[in-house]
Amino acid sequence: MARFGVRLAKAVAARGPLCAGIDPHPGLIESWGLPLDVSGLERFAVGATEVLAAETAIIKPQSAFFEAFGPPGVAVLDRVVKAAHDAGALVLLDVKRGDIGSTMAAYTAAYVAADAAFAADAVTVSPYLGFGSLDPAVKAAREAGNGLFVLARTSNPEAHALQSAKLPDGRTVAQSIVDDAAEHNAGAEPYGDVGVVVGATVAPGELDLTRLNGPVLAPGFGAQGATAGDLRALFGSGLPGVLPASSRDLLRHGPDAAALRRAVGQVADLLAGPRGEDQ
Ligand SMILES: O=c1ccn([C@@H]2O[C@H](COP(=O)(O)O)[C@@H](O)[C@H]2O)c(=O)[nH]1
Repeated sequence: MARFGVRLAKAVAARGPLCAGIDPHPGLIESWGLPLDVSGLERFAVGATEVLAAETAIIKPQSAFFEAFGPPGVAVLDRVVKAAHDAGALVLLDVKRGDIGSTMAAYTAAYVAADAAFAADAVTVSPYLGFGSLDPAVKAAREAGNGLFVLARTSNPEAHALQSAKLPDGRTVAQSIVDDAAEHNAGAEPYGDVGVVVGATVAPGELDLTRLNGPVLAPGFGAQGATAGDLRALFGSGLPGVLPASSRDLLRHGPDAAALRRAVGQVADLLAGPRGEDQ
């Protein structure tokens, strides 16, 4: 199988950069007229995936909302991964795992190794036990043709104090994470397999991404207030390698499949910019 970075670039070239989040919030399940139980979860999550995964390059199921339903909810997550692949999308599982290296090896077996229990193409990981603690996942993902997205500067307002704190060498914590990710991506074409997460809500100028040579997941677009203009101000007009992610702001248009498809089209138009001149 081709490397994740290669597969992602191909998928984005074909379907655009939008990453559709599958976040079965209880309020959304109910707003779709579904019962707040595992059957409602399944109809919501698989239904949304079948529509959104046919329109977008990459789908991001949020594991927490499935875990909240216990083991049967996790089984639904597995079915969402399969439904997304059947519809032709890549799957970025948002699990935000991170632990000491030896435990990371077990997470690796769960999510990114070649025969992983969940057949995702990439997962989100947390570097806050030290970037080096992620080494088993980086190695296994590379061997399996999968990818990682490392939390660098997250979209939530509480993140600033910790992630923008300065290290003794003058860089911010978030910048050091971007730089560590960049080392794994050096020389890869079109880009490497170790992406970072940088919230669309982050102020421009906080991070230098020029050497990253990897994809950037940018959540916070839509429901958290970031606009397409914010994304362009933060990442540059062509949004190279950037995957703007939206969950609630897309899902609220369901359960009507046509309305969901229209919402994806409207977001794609916004991301393309006026007359698409900055693509
Ligand atoms: O910095 C981060 C990292 C991850 N997320 C996740 O993205 C979605 C956002 O959902 P919206 O409904 O589009 O706000 C959610 O799953 C978060 O856990 C993030 O928001 N910020």
